[in-house]
Amino acid sequence: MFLKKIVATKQKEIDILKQKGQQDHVLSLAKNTPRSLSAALLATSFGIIAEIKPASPSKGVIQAEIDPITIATEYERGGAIAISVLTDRTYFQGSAENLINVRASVGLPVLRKDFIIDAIQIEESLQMGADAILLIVAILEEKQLKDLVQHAHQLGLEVLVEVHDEQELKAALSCEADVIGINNRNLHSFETNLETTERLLPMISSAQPVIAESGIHAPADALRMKNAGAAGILVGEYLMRQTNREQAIQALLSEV
Ligand SMILES: O=C(O)c1ccccc1NCC(=O)[C@H](O)[C@H](O)COP(=O)(O)O
Repeated sequence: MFLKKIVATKQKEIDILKQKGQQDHVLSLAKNTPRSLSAALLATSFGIIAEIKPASPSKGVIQAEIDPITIATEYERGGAIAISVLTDRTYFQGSAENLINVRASVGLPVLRKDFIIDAIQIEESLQMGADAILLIVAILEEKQLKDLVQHAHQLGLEVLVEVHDEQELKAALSCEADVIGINNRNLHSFETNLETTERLLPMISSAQPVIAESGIHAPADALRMKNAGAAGILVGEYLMRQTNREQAIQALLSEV
């Protein structure tokens, strides 16, 4: 239900983007030198993608009045291999400005975390300076997923394809995902369960790195995801709530 509401909001945002005719000038934009999320994951035994997530539908406000540059710098110093930035304003209190500022302040790959259902949002991601985008299988048709992955690749962006069950995993494995993300959160009920990663990961034998997303709240959870075979984890709320984020990342890494 909530997911449908988010998608309806995105459709309105897309209509506005299309009215502005953004596509016309995207090709003339100078692109950042890309930073590869998949290569960063493959280069380490276990990587943390640290998320800038001011609020969420399930938890409400997590951190009001954030300074995204300070947070991203703390994440980088702690040893994160990439930064995920929520750009949705309505439900997560994120923004495109957060991503632009973070990308300019750290040397890590930056993932745009939003609800992408149209090619114009991928062009918008490129304009923001993102290195990678998220595609959520739950809100896409199979053909749409493949087309969006292809479009992202044509623009030099990597794609994290997110799944929550066996059916979605099948779709993810049939597109050219750069990274597969198993979301432990059910996006309909908001319930998180780390068993989701433990159940789905053994079904993946492809070469892409697989990460576990959501519901990681302690070093023991990070270890559990590593033991399940994950190449890394994506952590939002837990890190956002820490007073010392640098140490919190080091603590998560110290257990794996
Ligand atoms: O976080 C939510 O409440 C949410 C609700 C509806 C759709 C997506 C949602 N979150 C996106 C994510 O999956 C997380 O931001 C990400 O995986 C980090 O999760 P966490 O570490 O549990 O904050």
